[in-house]
Amino acid sequence: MVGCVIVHNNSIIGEGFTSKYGGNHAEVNAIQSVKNKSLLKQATLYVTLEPCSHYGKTPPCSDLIIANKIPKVVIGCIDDNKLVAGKGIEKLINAGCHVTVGVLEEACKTHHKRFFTFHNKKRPYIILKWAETKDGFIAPIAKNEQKPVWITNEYSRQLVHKWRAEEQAILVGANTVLQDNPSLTVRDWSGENPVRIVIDRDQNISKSYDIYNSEAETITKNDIDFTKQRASQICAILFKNEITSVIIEGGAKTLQDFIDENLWDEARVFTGNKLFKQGVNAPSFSGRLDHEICINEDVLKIYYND
Ligand SMILES: NC(=O)C1=CN([C@@H]2O[C@H](COP(=O)(O)OP(=O)(O)OC[C@H]3O[C@@H](n4cnc5c(N)ncnc54)[C@H](OP(=O)(O)O)[C@@H]3O)[C@@H](O)[C@H]2O)C=CC1
Ligand SMILES: Nc1c(N[C@@H]2O[C@H](COP(=O)(O)O)[C@@H](O)[C@H]2O)[nH]c(=O)[nH]c1=O
Repeated sequence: MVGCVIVHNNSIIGEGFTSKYGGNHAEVNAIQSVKNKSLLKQATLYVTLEPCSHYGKTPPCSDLIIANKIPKVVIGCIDDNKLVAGKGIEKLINAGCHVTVGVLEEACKTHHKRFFTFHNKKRPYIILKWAETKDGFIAPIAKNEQKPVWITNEYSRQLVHKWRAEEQAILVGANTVLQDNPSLTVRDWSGENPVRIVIDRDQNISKSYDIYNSEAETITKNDIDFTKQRASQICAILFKNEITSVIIEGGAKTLQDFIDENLWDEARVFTGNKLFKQGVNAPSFSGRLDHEICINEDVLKIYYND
């Protein structure tokens, strides 16, 4: 979400962030939140992304800023969406507004990574996540029960629920549903459940599986036809359905498919303290290791595909 604050005499007089898809932009919410609108004429508006200049789902924010006679605008990063790409800034400058661009630029670009990926690459921002044993397996060969064999500890699992709450969708392959019967919800964290998506090519997952419980929305074959789709086609379908980010939680086949097609942005890989000796091999990939942290005895490594 874009964030916006409006400052007058070193006091914040308004703030806002982007509403849900199709709703108000951050600048609109920030301006609406100002009680004494006459102060806007001497205020500075700070915004993480360039104000829009076109009629999309809402009218142009640059026009609103101009109409409210806000004299100074500080912008984190330019919106490289072709429809905007500097035009919002140009409009503001032409109207006599003092504009500063590129303040905390890298932080703002990282903050908007989902938005930029969605618009520039025409696909969601893709986070791969899995947990592997010290000897490189994501599951043992044989499982007696239809539930996940936990490799990571409860703190790591809670962190995963936080991550789920940060993305619009969560995706798994059919075998993961059939073998683990996962819920894929954020029940150990406060936040919204992502939309659940399962690639169920043969349509053999019955509605009795937890993935179809009422705790969250699940995209089914009636919404999206996944027949014979590979990662690239799945991305195209997700883009068409306006899904801006997805966390892919396995299994190995599904993760490997996205890796092999180079369709991923981040990989979050846990290594737990267990040994399986044999089992389902963890995906093979290469990426830039950004950092690693210990969560008790689990090790979490974050990789970027850049
Ligand atoms: N430790 C961990 O982090 C995790 C472990 N697991 C474990 O992994 C195991 C399951 O992994 P795995 O067997 O690899 O299965 P997956 O869950 O990846 O499911 C694979 C199946 O999903 C369908 N599928 C996957 N990708 C695509 C695609 N791009 N297009 C169309 N269909 C696709 C295919 O179905 P079809 O062949 O019918 O066409 C494929 O056989 C389980 O034992 C589970 O416990 C699972 C998730 C995470
Ligand atoms: N085994 C394993 C994971 N497994 C993943 O979590 C899913 C279960 O989700 P839920 O039913 O919501 O708890 C499971 O199907 C698989 O995708 N995740 C981890 O962080 N650590 C682990 O050790």
